Amino acid sequence: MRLYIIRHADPDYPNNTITPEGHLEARALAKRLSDHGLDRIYASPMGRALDTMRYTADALGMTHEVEHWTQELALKLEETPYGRLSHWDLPGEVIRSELPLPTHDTWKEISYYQGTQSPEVFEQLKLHSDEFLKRQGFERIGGRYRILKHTEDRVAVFCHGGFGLTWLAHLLELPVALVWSGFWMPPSSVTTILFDERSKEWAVPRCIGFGDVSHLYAEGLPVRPRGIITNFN
Ligand SMILES: O=C(O)[C@@H](CO)OP(=O)(O)O
Repeated sequence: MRLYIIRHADPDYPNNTITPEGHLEARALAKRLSDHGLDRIYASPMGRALDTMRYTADALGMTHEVEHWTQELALKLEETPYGRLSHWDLPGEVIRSELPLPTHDTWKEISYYQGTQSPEVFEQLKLHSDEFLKRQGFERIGGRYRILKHTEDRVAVFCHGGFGLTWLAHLLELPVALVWSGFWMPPSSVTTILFDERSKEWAVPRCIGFGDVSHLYAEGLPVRPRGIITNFN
């Protein structure tokens, strides 16, 4: 199975949709996804994800299912020296300021995350992910997935930047704080997870493409820096 984690196109947050530029991105994305086709389409219930997804569903003549657990995570740090931040926007220089670096388990000890909801939200996301992937034919047992049904299906999930990185950390069993500060998903980008099957019994999620925006380049569209707080230009 190939799982496509897709961040919505350029957002219009106040109006719960995407901008005119986002519509162009979503159209380009639909063209790209139509090349190989999709077997199932899922989306977050939020307008910016749904309005991005519709171009692809229409291009392929498919319906979609809403997965409520894939909506953007409500995780804000109210007071930091950097202002009010989403948990995934805490600077890498803070996350990496102490040695040893955070691990899969110790990231919760970073002072900014202590006493916040992020450990619990991450645990909930894991449960939802496991239930979703079991429906797709993969049952998580420890860090690997038992193959319940071999499939070459292509499955798209239209979702969000913060959610997408958090899910990626779970799928790859990486320290979530290092994934948050080490990656950024551009609007309309496609991150591809191959369920790597090296035996008949087990599969392991393997990222074979991160934040791909080749559809934007193909259409002469720029990568818009929405949702990144840094010297991106
Ligand atoms: O809430 C945010 O800060 C952004 C991600 O950086 O979310 P979304 O992907 O939904 O725009």
